[in-house]
Amino acid sequence: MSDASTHSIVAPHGLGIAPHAPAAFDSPDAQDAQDAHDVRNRGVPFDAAWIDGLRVNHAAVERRTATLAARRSVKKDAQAAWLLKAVTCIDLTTLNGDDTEGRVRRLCAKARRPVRADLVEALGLAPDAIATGAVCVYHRFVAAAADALAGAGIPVAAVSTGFPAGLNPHRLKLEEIAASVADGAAEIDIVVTREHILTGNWRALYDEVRDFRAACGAAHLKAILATGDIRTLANVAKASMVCMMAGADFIKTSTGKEGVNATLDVSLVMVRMIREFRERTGARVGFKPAGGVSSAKSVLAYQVLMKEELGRDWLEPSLFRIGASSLLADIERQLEHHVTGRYSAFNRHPVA
Ligand SMILES: O=C[C@H](O)COP(=O)(O)O
Repeated sequence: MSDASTHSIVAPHGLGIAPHAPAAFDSPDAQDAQDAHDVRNRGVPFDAAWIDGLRVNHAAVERRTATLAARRSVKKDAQAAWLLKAVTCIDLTTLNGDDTEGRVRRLCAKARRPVRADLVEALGLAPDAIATGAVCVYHRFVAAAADALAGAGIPVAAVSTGFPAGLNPHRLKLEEIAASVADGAAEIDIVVTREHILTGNWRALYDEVRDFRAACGAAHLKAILATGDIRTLANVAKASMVCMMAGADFIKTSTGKEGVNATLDVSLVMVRMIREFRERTGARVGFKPAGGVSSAKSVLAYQVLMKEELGRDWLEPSLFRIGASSLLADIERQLEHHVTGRYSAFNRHPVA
């Protein structure tokens, strides 16, 4: 176990981890981060020693995340810039039983021009300067989304593997991944089998994610841990590491359908494991909080977390995404307030 200092949040093998990203993680420009997008995490052979004895210092986690929530957020022009950056990292999402192709196409139009034209102009940006990081839908709508986003350079992300429960037969999970890739999905958000985590069957978790990795082919793999269902922060840490060992390009907190979805505590543990994995392998793995991230204030806290824990590259969509269905509306309201000094009603910011 690591030293008792408050800085050791996740303590594998006695390695305390300081609360700020090593300078080596900060690249001078975003190009390195974009390059990272092209560099897939190819994974490493399963090694139980990487997770044995992994424990989480809860008090240290809570102390660290309390500083984020209490932080005087960035103000005025700087806040507007951070919020615009956040927009480029949103996986604009609709994952509802009553979704229709029409709703998905409207969401894609919003993804292309996510901020109202008058606000973009008032902020001194070109009309098409800002687009979201991706559009995230069920398999049924992947082809329509790919058609609607043709030429936009915005990837389609498909939730898969029996989302949100993830309890379909393994063979059907692999078939679903392949079908979404065939329909045009460039990113696959898989959900892991929670039982493997709850029973500590880490080899089974590794093997299933390894299979998903292979089924994705050239598509990027995001591994959803469903952290609200896996009981402990130690399980969050171990599952994060196992999914990265298996080749996940991103690790993602939640489906958005659990009772508790993305939280700063869980996110801190996951990004610390991303850092540990980077220090061990050199591979950059992305992070995606999802579910309940619905306010501009909350997304600023996540951005500070990414910058301080992992460095500047992790503010780019190649390494940071936010799975959200209503966040964009609040960001647009904040931007309108920045431009006009007035808050508008939510109904003036329809998403789809
Ligand atoms: O990843 C996608 C989540 O389901 C979105 O959750 P949300 O509707 O709470 O923003």
